Amino acid sequence: MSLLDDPATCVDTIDIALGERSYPILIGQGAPLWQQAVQHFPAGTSATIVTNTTVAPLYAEQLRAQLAPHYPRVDLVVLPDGEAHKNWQTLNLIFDAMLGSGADRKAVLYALGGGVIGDMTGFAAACYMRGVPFVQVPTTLLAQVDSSVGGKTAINHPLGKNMIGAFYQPRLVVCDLATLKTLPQPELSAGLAEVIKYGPIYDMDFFAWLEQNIAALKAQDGAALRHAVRRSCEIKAAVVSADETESGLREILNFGHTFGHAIEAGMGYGAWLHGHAVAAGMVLATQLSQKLGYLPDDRFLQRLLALLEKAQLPVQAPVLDAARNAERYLALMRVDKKTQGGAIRFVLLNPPGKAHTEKIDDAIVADLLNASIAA
Ligand SMILES: NC(=O)c1ccc[n+]([C@@H]2O[C@H](COP(=O)([O-])OP(=O)(O)OC[C@H]3O[C@@H](n4cnc5c(N)ncnc54)[C@H](O)[C@@H]3O)[C@@H](O)[C@H]2O)c1
Ligand SMILES: O=C(O)C(=O)C[C@@H](O)[C@H](O)[C@H](O)COP(=O)(O)O
Ligand SMILES: [Zn+2]
Repeated sequence: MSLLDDPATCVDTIDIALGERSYPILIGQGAPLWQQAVQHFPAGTSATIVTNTTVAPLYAEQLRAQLAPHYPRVDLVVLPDGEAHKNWQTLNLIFDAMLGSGADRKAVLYALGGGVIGDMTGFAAACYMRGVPFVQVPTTLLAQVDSSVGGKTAINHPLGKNMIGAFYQPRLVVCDLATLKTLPQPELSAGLAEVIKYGPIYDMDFFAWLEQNIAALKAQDGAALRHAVRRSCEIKAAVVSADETESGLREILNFGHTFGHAIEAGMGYGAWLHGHAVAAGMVLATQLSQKLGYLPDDRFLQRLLALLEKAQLPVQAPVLDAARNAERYLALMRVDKKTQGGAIRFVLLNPPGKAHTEKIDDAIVADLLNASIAA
C-alpha cells in the first residue's frame, strides 16, 4: 500500500513470523479494519475485554459490538488506570473476574488500551488456566508501534520494571488509528519516543523521515501516523521474528531503556511516562556510545536532541538522589534484565542505524551520569 491509497479504507497487514505462533498486525481504521479483523478472531466460549477506567467509556462498547456476533458471551473487566497499577493486585482483578464469571480455558482475552493494559492482559492470558488466547487492541501510539507486538508481557516490581512476566504472543494485533484522536499530547509524545528509537537502532532513513515529518506527526496527520505505525511495526516484526525471546538481536529494542527503566522505578512508577523516560535514556545511551568512541563526533547526538525536543520529549534525565545520584542509578540499573553476573549491559550505537549490547564498567557510567545530570 502506498501513502496515496485512501487512508480511510486501506488496511495494512504485517506478519510476525514465528512458526505456529505467527500472527498478523492489522493497521487501519473503522469498518474496513474490523471487517478484516473479525476473520482472525480466535474461536472461544467467551471473550473478556480487559480495559481501564479511561478507555472503557471511549471504546469498550465499540469493541463489544464487534465481538458479540462471534462469542456466546462477552465480559468486561475495567481496571484502574496507570503505571502505578501494573502490579499483582491489579492482575488479580482479571483472574477474580474470569473465575467469577466462569470463563473456561477456551476463553479469549482482548486487551483494549495502552501498554499497561496490554502487558497485564498478556500476562493474565499466559497464566489463566496455564494459557488462553489473547488479542491486542492497542489504543495509544506507544502500544500500536511497540508494546502490542512481540509478546513481552509483565507487571512491575518495586525493585524493577517488568520484572515478573512471560513471553507470550497474542493471536492478533488490531491497530485502529482512529483511537489515537482522543490521545492526550504527552501520551502522543511518549509514543513518538519509541518510534524515534527505531531509527538509531535499525533504520536511519526512517530517522531522516521522522526529522522531516515530526510536525505532521504531532498534528496527528493521518498519512504520517499510518506510515510511522507501519514502519515501526515492520521493524519490530523483523527483530522479534529473528529473536523471539531476546537471546541476542532483540536486545536492541531496549535502546535507552536501561537508563529509562531506572528513571521510572527511581521516580516512582507513573511519575515519568515510559516513553518520556526512554527519551531521556536514549540521550544518555547516545552520550555513552560517544564516550566509548563509537560515534566520531556529536552530530548524531545533536540530531537526536533536536528531534526529541520537537516531539516535546524530555532530553534531561532527573536526579534520583541528591547526595549519591550515580550510585542510585547504578543500583537500579543492576536489576535490569540484560545484566549478566552483576555487570550492567547497555545498548550502544555503532554507528547510528546499528546497535549492539556491551558490558560497561560502573566507573565509566558514573562519570557520564555525573557529567550529564545536573545536581
Ligand atoms: N511489551 C512491550 O514490548 C512493551 C513495549 C513498550 C512499552 N511497554 C510498556 O507499556 C507501558 C506504557 O504504555 P503506554 O504509553 O501506552 O501507557 P498507558 O497504557 O498507561 O496509556 C497511557 C494513558 O493513555 C490512556 N489512553 C489509552 N488509550 C487512549 C485513547 N485512545 N484516548 C485517550 N486516552 C487513552 C490510558 O488510559 C493512560 O492513561 C509501560 O508499562 C511499558 O513498560 C511494553
Ligand atoms: O520488545 C522488546 O523487546 C522491547 O524491549 C521493547 C521495549 O520498548 C519495552 O519497553 C519492553 O517492555 C522492555 O522490555 P524489558 O525486557 O526491558 O522489560
Ligand atoms: Zn519501551
